[in-house]
Amino acid sequence: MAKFAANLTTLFTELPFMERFAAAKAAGFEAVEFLFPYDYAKEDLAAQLQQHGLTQALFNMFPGDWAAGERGMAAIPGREAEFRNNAEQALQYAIALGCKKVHAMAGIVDMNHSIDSHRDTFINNLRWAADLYAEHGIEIQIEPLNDRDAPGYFLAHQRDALELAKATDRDNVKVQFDLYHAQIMDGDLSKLIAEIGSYIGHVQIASVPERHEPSEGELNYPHLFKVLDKHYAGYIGCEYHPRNDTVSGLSWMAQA
Ligand SMILES: O=C(O)C(=O)[C@@H](O)CO
Ligand SMILES: [Mg+2]
Repeated sequence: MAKFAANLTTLFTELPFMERFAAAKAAGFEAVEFLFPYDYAKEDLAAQLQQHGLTQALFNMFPGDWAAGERGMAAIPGREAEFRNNAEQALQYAIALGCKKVHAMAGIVDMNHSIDSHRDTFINNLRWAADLYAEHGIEIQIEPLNDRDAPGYFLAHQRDALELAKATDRDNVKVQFDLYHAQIMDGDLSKLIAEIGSYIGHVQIASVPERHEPSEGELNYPHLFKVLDKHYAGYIGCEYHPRNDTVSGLSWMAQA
């Protein structure tokens, strides 16, 4: 049975960020996720979760200068110290929020370094962070992003993420399987979900190609939820941009 988390970065944007927790609860969500919490004190975020009885399903490590196009640095050679600082900062937030999944963004390929050295950097950084996070029972997620939305991103394909997660040799490094990106880059989603199987650590959804509610576009979500049910029991993050207002767009959930 699918259970959904509201992505507070993309849903309820009609409201100021701190008011989105209450709105998510009122709309029937038991869990939330968001991209980056670092503009807010972790104590204030924890208070929102507690006040509204919500679970924090996931958030991301600090990605570097987002406005300048940065998308993390976990795979970028030469930025290991920065990665470690960001991993330690995210861990403090995860502990405060009781959150068991943190996404480590790989980054945009640096053309001054080989692909092999990016791969080695990614694996070494993930091993270091996974060992630190394991003491707290927290998983690290790696997420392939499609190359239309994130040109040059180091990780674009689900099978590459699976291979990298296995190469870390750490049980708490998992694949964040976002069906929107996976459909654009890989397709054949029913078979792909079965292939990634127990390495799926988190799931996100949206329509393709518009990234709106999962009730339109080229994916058959009622079927995909049944497939996911066989391989994944965690929250499914609703990481889409509502076509109109968030609440009226949630009618798809009744059929999920
Ligand atoms: O863009 C997405 O998809 C995400 O899940 C963000 O966390 C950025 O990686
Ligand atoms: Mg995603």
